[in-house]
Amino acid sequence: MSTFSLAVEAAIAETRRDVAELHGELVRNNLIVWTGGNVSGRVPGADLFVIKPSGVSYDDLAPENMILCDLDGDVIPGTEGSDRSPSSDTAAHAYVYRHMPTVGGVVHTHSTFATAWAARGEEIPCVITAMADEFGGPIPVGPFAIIGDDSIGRGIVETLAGHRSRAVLMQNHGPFTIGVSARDAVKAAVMVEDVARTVHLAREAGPLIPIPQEAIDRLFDRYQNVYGQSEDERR
Ligand SMILES: O=C(CO)[C@@H](O)[C@@H](O)COP(=O)(O)O
Repeated sequence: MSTFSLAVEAAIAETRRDVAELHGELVRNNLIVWTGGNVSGRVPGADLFVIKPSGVSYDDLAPENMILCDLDGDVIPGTEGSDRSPSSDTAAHAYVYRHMPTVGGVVHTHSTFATAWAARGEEIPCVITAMADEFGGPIPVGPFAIIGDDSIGRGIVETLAGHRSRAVLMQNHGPFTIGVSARDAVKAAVMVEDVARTVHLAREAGPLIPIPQEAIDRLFDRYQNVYGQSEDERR
């Protein structure tokens, strides 16, 4: 017997569909291997989110095997998918949702170039306009944190709170991204890997040229408020 209103049930079903589909974007953009990485989405109008099951092949992910959790990261018993264990990073995603109320989606990958920067504990400097547009400056590094409790989530929040970047490189681990929706967080995961690769290759060939802060501010403002269409979700 459902304990949610019809409206919440509809929102849960839509979030399941979105999150299941968005895992395919991690594969299509070569951001993960095997069962690594994960995507979650907040359920609009409810203190709930949906996340993938742990260690399940991306080929087998579907709306009905996504896992519904409360904002403490506890699986809602008796709901679709609740017979399986949720992602290893469920506690981290839940921590972000509890402490960043405007975040609608969280993504984690081990994408190659971004994870290489994380292995060095080095932030990605803002030396290309694409970074100014999408991240509003450098992409910061979060602390080394062992999976399994709130430490990763706390590291994400403490690093990104008040920061323009929607991506954080968790030291020795890899990128976590946030967004106003799960799709927005997936876009940030795609873009952080793209800029990590570009800046890595640029630095291999010679010294990087910083972009003046005033230009970064103008580029970020334009991209957030002018680029695209007025109905875009980030507006
Ligand atoms: O990063 C790690 C392990 O270090 C995992 O969170 C990630 O690769 C995917 O794990 P899940 O399949 O979501 O449990």
